[in-house]
Amino acid sequence: MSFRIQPAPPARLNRCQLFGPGSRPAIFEKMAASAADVINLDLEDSVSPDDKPAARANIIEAIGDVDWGDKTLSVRINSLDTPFWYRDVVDLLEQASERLDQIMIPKVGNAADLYAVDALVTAIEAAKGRKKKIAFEVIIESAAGICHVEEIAAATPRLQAMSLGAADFAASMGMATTGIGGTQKWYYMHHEGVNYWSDPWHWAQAAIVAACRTHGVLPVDGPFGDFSDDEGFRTQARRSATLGMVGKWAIHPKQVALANEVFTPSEDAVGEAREILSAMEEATARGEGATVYKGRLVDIASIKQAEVIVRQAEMIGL
Ligand SMILES: CC(=O)SCCNC(=O)CCNC(=O)[C@H](O)C(C)(C)COP(=O)(O)OP(=O)(O)OC[C@H]1O[C@@H](n2cnc3c(N)ncnc32)[C@H](O)[C@@H]1OP(=O)(O)O
Ligand SMILES: O=CC(=O)O
Ligand SMILES: [Mg+2]
Repeated sequence: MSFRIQPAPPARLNRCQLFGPGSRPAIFEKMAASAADVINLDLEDSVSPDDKPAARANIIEAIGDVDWGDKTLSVRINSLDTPFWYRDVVDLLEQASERLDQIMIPKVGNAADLYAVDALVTAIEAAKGRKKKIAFEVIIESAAGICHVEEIAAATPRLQAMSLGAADFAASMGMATTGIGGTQKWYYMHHEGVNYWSDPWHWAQAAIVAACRTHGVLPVDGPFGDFSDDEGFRTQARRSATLGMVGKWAIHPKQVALANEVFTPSEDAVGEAREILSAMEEATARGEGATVYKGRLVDIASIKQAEVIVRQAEMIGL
């Protein structure tokens, strides 16, 4: 490893981020009562342009009035190519209560986008004497975003999480699909009469995970649009978890339990990780750096692998 130690990401749960339009305040209490770790109240693409002012007012009121428990409370603002974003930031930071934890910046294309939002947020926090420093999360959902993913991950200490936004990403890349995440009908190889489906999101996810892990940011998988396909959601989420992502969005309440299921390590996985740590403790006491656990090699790297699972289990309280 480089002499620079890989920074730890924020020590908080981010298994599921539940989204809801800011123009639909009737669902806010339901969102608050859900089992999602993060709530994303939306001012962006689920809100029509005419509804933006009302959605802002709804969200500002609800941030103070609804009991959000211990959830991370985030608001998705509009992107920097719109006339809406500065008003989102100004109204939220001037008027919302200190319960607001985070703002999500969509369609980021480079580090300068975050510099601009950081400058505005910093000035308003100082002017209004806000005590809590607002955290940022971003969506990588454009060709520019994925090209500049590493500088974006490094852009500001406010940044806590980064999601892949499959819908806008597909559009920006010119991908021939209207599906939001998951298996794509035409993305397969053919060999001797059999089709083998591949995963068009994989490379972008891997780039996001690497950028996030380098800079201590939580990597998150974004939306899975077909909310009637539970197994499709699970499969996509399992792949993301295996790649190093910590959670996934829910765009319908029924997806919350699915995300929590996948991103909560199973009893078996936690048990095995703890056994590996014990086996390595015994090996270390014998002066050995490697040993055999259930017929396979475990060594010092296995300690770090097992610790990923045990740390997650401890955060959840398993
Ligand atoms: C590509 C992107 O940018 S994704 C992120 C932006 N998109 C969003 O935020 C969309 C979020 N989701 C939604 O708006 C809605 O879930 C929709 C439009 C997809 C479906 O809404 P509905 O047709 O009302 O769904 P449905 O009838 O199945 O709802 C079932 C129940 O869940 C509630 N509900 C629906 N959506 C949500 C939600 N996001 N959070 C909490 N509760 C919800 C409904 O009010 C209903 O409650 P009830 O049983 O008490 O009446
Ligand atoms: O904002 C999310 C997306 O998939 O686009
Ligand atoms: Mg989007």
